[in-house]
Amino acid sequence: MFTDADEFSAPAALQLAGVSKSYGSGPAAVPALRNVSLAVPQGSFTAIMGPSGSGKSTLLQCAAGLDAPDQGRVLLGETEISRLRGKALTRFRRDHVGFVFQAYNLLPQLTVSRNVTLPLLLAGHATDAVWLEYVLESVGLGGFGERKPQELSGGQQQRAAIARALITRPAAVFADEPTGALDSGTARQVLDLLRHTVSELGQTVVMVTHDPVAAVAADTVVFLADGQLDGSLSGATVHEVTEHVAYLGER
Ligand SMILES: Nc1ncnc2c1ncn2[C@@H]1O[C@H](COP(=O)(O)OP(=O)(O)OP(=O)(O)O)[C@@H](O)[C@H]1O
Repeated sequence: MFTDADEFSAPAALQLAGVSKSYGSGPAAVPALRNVSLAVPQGSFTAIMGPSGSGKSTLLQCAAGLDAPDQGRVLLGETEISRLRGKALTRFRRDHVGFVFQAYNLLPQLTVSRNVTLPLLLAGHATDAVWLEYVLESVGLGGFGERKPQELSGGQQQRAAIARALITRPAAVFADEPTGALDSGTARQVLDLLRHTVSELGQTVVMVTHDPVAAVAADTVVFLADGQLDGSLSGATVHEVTEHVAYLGER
């Protein structure tokens, strides 16, 4: 499933080949990613875990085209996003990448429907009312479209954020600690929803998390230590993931 191959092979929703990224320059440069290669199959749910500072957010940012690698290539769908710059990159991200953040990032003055369809509006695309209704139903917010975010619970706000990420039918949804601000019951519902988007909508989801309980909701957990991949587990238990995390960087 995950490959060190330098060449891209189909069908993968996301491929990284030899991606390296440092912050700063010269002797003060901090290497955040070192020669990371992985392939994420279409319609799969992948969790990325690792200690604080291991490069998880940098990996997500490079994979989503929010940051550019210093070396290596990133392919999202059939587009090599690591070659895109400026407006072309912004347009690609807007049309083909979904984001879910820990802090929801909904606009308080807009209704749920308006928040969810904002990416379409910004891209100048018409809203397909049937698809909007389907997405809202899928995330459990059918009938909530006219509410404002502050009239929703935290879990419902995160559901709205997930609906917003899905509305453009993106090549992949990237979620950075999406359950970090939620209690365990609500977190469970959001994880089940992400799972549902993969199994029912065929969406590809890549999620950064610190939480082994959240990680095992994914098909595969990819581990990072000190900017390098350090193994992966598929279909693992919470115990197995916790054990793997405990020995990261020591194998
Ligand atoms: N903007 C930046 N400027 C300088 N160094 C940075 C910057 N962003 C990240 N780093 C460094 O790069 C390394 C990887 O950071 P990154 O945020 O990707 O790790 P992380 O695994 O997501 O950490 P956390 O779990 O704490 O969020 C760390 O050493 C960090 O200090």
